[in-house]
Amino acid sequence: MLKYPSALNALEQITACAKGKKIALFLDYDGTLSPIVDNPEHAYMPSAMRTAVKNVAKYFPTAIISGRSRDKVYEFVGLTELHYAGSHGMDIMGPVRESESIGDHPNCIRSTDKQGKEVNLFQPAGEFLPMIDEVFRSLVENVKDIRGAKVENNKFCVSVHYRLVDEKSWPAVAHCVCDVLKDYPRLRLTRGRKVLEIRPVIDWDKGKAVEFLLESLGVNHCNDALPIYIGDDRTDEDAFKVLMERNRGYGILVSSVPKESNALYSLRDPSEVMEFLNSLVKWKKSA
Ligand SMILES: O=P(O)(O)OC[C@H]1O[C@H](O[C@H]2O[C@H](CO)[C@@H](O)[C@H](O)[C@H]2O)[C@H](O)[C@@H](O)[C@@H]1O
Repeated sequence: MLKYPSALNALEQITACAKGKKIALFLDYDGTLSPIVDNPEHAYMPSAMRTAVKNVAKYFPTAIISGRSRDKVYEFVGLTELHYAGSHGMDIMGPVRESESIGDHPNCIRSTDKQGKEVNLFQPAGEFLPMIDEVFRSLVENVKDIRGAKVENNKFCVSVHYRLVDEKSWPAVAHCVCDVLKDYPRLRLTRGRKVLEIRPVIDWDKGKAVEFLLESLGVNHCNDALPIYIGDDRTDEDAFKVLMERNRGYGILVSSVPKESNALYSLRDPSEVMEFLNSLVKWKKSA
């Protein structure tokens, strides 16, 4: 297992590399901006973190990329100045630019956000919506007798939580999920933090969402763009991998224990994430 240098200790290196470049920030939600809690409905973002994210977004384009539904993560974060991608990047609301090619992307439509501003709405798994709803209902029914199991509808994917399930019943949860999934070859199963996640088999993930958003922001092909992605979970590895393979920007893993990762740096927990965001603002103000 590997340990990655602290992004806080590497701040000087990161900001030296950021000089003259356009930083774009990508933030995961659960475990990154909000601490992991037993009840997913109670994963509130501390107000000091909200202030830190609001401040950082004044200086750098900032997007949240979460496994949650886009509406749910917006409800938790509540900042209109950010861009949001839900369902592990399968539901993106991004900015519209004057001269852009992104609007020609299949599955991308013009829409308006909650403030009535024109946006690009990209939902590459749109056709899976009825299937996901059906699977959500079957899963709720299948796990209803397992104490503590909870099914969450994340619009284009479904989460089955077992954090509150007695360890002896974890195999029963997995069995229920596999039993439903066997009838849906176009859906696949991934694992998160005490959660089984069901999602469409499409070539799309958080890494692709980062590229889409960089394109929407007009910086995907700029040599002077510096994407920074901060996340704590397996699905964030897709984004770290894209940054690593393209040798651009920084993936920062949030973890208090050494883990194998495609990230370059690490932060121990959401409070260190907040410190890092505040430091970026401080650096930008003094630059
Ligand atoms: O991509 P993310 O924003 O990190 O979302 C991934 C999953 O996060 C949530 O579950 C996790 O956080 C919960 C609240 O702290 C915790 O109870 C659960 O055990 C964790 O797995 C969310 O509820 C899931 O739907 C997301 O897929």
